[in-house]
Amino acid sequence: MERVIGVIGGSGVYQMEGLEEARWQAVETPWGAPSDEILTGRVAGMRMAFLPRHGRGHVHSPSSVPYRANIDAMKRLGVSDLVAVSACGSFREDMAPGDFVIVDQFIDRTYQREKSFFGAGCVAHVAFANPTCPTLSAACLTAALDAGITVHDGGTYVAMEGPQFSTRAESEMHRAWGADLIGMTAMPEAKLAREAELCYASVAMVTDYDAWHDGHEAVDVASVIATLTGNVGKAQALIAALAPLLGPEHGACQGGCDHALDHALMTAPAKRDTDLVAKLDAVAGRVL
Ligand SMILES: CSC[C@H]1O[C@H](OP(=O)(O)O)[C@H](O)[C@@H]1O
Ligand SMILES: Nc1ncnc2[nH]cnc12
Repeated sequence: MERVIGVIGGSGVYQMEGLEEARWQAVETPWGAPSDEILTGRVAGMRMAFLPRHGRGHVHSPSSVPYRANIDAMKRLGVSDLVAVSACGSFREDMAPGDFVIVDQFIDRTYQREKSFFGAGCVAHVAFANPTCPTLSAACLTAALDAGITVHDGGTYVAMEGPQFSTRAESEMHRAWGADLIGMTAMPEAKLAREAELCYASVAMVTDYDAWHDGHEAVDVASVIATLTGNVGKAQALIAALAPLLGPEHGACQGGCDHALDHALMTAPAKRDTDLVAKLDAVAGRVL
């Protein structure tokens, strides 16, 4: 299968430099409009698709991001490997502002979002113990090292609803849980990517120490932006280094991401809701 790299850019990442044949294109989905048009083009001869999660001009809040439309649109464009870039607060002294983390676990504390493509009339339960793709994550780690970025291999990301940042008590609680990072957008994005059988990697850019650190001011937007300004170039360099590492052919995924739906569907074919099945054409057409 052809490898197509998708990139979802987070806060501060609204553009993707260095794409050949670049053009912004509107993609319609049965789940509504994505956050913005999608920038498509080529890097190292491979197709790439870039979507700013909050839209250009930062229009969507973490709760209003159309996560299902975004993932469906990526799948519809043929994306096989999806890299999500996110600004995050850190619960660890050694994960300092400016560092990158290849996230490998999540704790979902969001409560106001549509979290599945499936539901009444077509029920599915995908495995999610290992929520990121090991192959794509390893490639992101190598790409970050190649780009000269200080990067940590593995980390647990708490997804909070927001939009307000955490209280000090919440920050200390998340830290006591053993979490490493906090942000507002990785969920349900990672869950939906798994349902859509995409290889998904989460690249966190640490922007602050949230609200627990006695030696640092509690997070606010100004501090996030100040750190992001110096880091967007690093994210672009990581993505540029990634394409040649992966190569143009997407072989069978070692983590099974590309077959996540093999044993997930529960609803008997005769009992399936035809309208919902029609909406699932891109996401689950392989098994429906
Ligand atoms: C601008 S600070 C809070 C904002 O930044 C992060 O966005 P993203 O994950 O899309 O990079 C965080 O999740 C909040 O949405
Ligand atoms: N401390 C923090 N909490 C939630 N989202 C963030 N995004 C960047 N820093 C954050």
